[in-house]
Amino acid sequence: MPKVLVSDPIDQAGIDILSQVAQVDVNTGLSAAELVAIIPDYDALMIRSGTQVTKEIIEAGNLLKIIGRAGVGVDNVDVPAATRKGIVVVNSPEGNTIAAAEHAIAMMLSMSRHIPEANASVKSGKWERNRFIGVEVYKKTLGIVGLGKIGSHFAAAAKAMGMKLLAYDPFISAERAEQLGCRLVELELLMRESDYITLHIPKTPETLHLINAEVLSKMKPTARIINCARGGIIDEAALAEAIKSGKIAGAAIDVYEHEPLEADSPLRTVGQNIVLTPHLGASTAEAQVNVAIDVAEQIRDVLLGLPARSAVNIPGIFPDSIEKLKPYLQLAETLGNLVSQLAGGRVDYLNVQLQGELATNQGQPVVVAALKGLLSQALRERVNYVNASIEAKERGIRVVETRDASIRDYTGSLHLRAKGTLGEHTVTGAVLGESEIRITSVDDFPVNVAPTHHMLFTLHRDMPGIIGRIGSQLGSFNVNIASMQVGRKIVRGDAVMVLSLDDPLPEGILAEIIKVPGIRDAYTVNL
Ligand SMILES: NC(=O)c1ccc[n+]([C@@H]2O[C@H](COP(=O)([O-])OP(=O)(O)OC[C@H]3O[C@@H](n4cnc5c(N)ncnc54)[C@H](O)[C@@H]3O)[C@@H](O)[C@H]2O)c1
Ligand SMILES: O=C(O)CC[C@@H](O)C(=O)O
Repeated sequence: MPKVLVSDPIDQAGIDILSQVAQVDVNTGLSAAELVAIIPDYDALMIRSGTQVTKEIIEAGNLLKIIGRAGVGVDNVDVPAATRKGIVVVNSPEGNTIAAAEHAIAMMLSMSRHIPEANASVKSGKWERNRFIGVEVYKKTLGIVGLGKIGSHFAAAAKAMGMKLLAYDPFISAERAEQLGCRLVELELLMRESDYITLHIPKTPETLHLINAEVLSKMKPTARIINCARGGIIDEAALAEAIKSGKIAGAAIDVYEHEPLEADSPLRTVGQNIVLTPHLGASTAEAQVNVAIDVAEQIRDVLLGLPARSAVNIPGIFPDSIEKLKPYLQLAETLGNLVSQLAGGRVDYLNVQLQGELATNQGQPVVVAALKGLLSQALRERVNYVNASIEAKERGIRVVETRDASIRDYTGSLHLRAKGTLGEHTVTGAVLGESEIRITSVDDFPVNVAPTHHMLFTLHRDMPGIIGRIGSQLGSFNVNIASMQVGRKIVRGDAVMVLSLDDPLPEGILAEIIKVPGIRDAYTVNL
C-alpha cells in the first residue's frame, strides 16, 4: 500500500479519502531535518502553508510521486525541484477563495472601526466610546491589486457596500475589469487615488517587495492597506515606518515574510493602526473541508495512476477531456518511443502533428506524452509527464507542434517526425474503436499494425523472395514471428516490412539481416 505523509493539520475529510488507497501518517510540526529523514518512505506528501518543501526534502523523496498543497499558494514548495524530479505538485485553486476574500473584507472593516482595540478595551473593563471613532468604507475608493478569484470576490462585495473600485492587474483585460465594476489602472495611480488598497496577487520574483517604501509613499495619509495574499509582497520594515510616521493611516496584515512572525518584527510595535492576524485567510471550517477534499482526491487519483485535475507543473487536462484523450496519450507515448528508436536514440528535432479530430483537441498533453515516449529509451522510468518537457529542453530537442484537421484517414491520428543520429524518420498512428492503438505508417509507407513489445522494421526493395529470406534468417536464430506486414507505395519499389516478434532479437542478427540482398536498412525496436 502506498504511504502518504500529512505534515500540516488537514481536515479529516481529506484523511478519509486518502485512507481508501494509502497508509496515512499525520505527523505535523516536523523540522526540515526530520522531514528529510522520513520522506524517503513516502509516496505522497500533503501540506498546508506550514511546511516548507525545500529542494533537500524533494531530493530525499525518492518514492515521492505527488505533493499536494491544501490551498492556493505553492510558494512554500520548490516547484522547479519537484518538476525536475518528476513529482506532480497539485493545489486547490478555488477551495478557499471565499474564505480568503471574506477575511480581507473583515480586515478592512475591523481596521476602519478599531474592532480589535475596542474589543480588548471592553474586555479589560473599560468603556471608551470616544477613543474608537472609525471611518466608513461607503463611497471610498478601493484599489484591488490582482483581480483574480479572490480579488474579484472582494470587488463584488465592495461594490455592494458602495465603494468605487480601481484595479491593477497586468494580466486581465479592461473589459473583464469593467464587468467586475472596476476601472483598470496602473499601480501608481491606484496607490495615489485609493482610500483602501487590498493585495490579491501571488508571491513571485516580480511581486517580491512590489509594495516598497517608494510605492507606499504614493499613498494618501488617510489611506489603509490590506495584505491577505502573501508575506514579502509588502516590505514590512517600510510599512511599519510608513504607519509610525503617519505617512499612511493603517494596515491589516494576515501574511508575513517569515511565518510565524518574528518576536522582534517591526510590525509588532506599530500600535493600534495595524491589525495583525496569524495567516487565517483560509481558516474557515468550509474552506478547510473544501481544500482537504480537493487535494486528497487528486493525491488518491495520482496514486491510482490517474491524472490530477489541478497540477501546477504538468499540462492541465480539462476533466471532461481526460477520458477522450487517454488513448491518444498512450498512442503519443508509443509513437514517441518508436520514432526515437528509428531515428537512433539521440533526437534533436521532433514535429508532432495532430490530425483530424485530434487537431481540435488540447495539444499540449499529447506533445508531452510524445516527448515522454521519445525520452523513455534514455531515461527509462526517470521521465514522466512532469519532467518530459524540461528534459527535452535541456537535451536541446527542438519541439514543434502542428495541426491538420483536414487529414481524415482516421477519426484522429498523430504523425511524428524526428531527426536523430540515424537521420529523419516518421511514424503515424491512430486509435481504433475505444482504445486500440495502431501504427498506420512508417516513413510514410502505409501499414496497419498493433505495436508489440519486440519489433523489427526493415526498408527494402519490394521483390520476390525477400520476405522468405528474412523469415529464414530469424528462424535460424530461433526467433518466432508473431505477425508480419509489408507497406509499399508502388509495386516493386521501396517498401517497409514490420514484424512483431515473440522474442527480442539476439545480438548480431541485425548485421546479418542488413546483408540480405535488397534490404536497405533494418531497425530493432522494443516498445
Ligand atoms: N491568506 C490566506 O490564507 C490566503 C488564502 C488563499 C489565497 N491566498 C493568496 O491569495 C493570492 C491570490 O489568490 P487567487 O486565488 O485570487 O489567485 P488568482 O490566480 O485567481 O489571482 C491572482 C491574480 O493576480 C494577478 N497577478 C499576477 N501577478 C501580478 C502582478 N505582478 N501584478 C498584479 N497582478 C498580478 C493575476 O493576473 C491574477 O489575476 C495568492 O497569493 C494566494 O496564495 C492567501
Ligand atoms: O494553509 C493555509 O491555511 C493557508 C492557505 C493559503 O495561504 C493559500 O494560499 O491557500
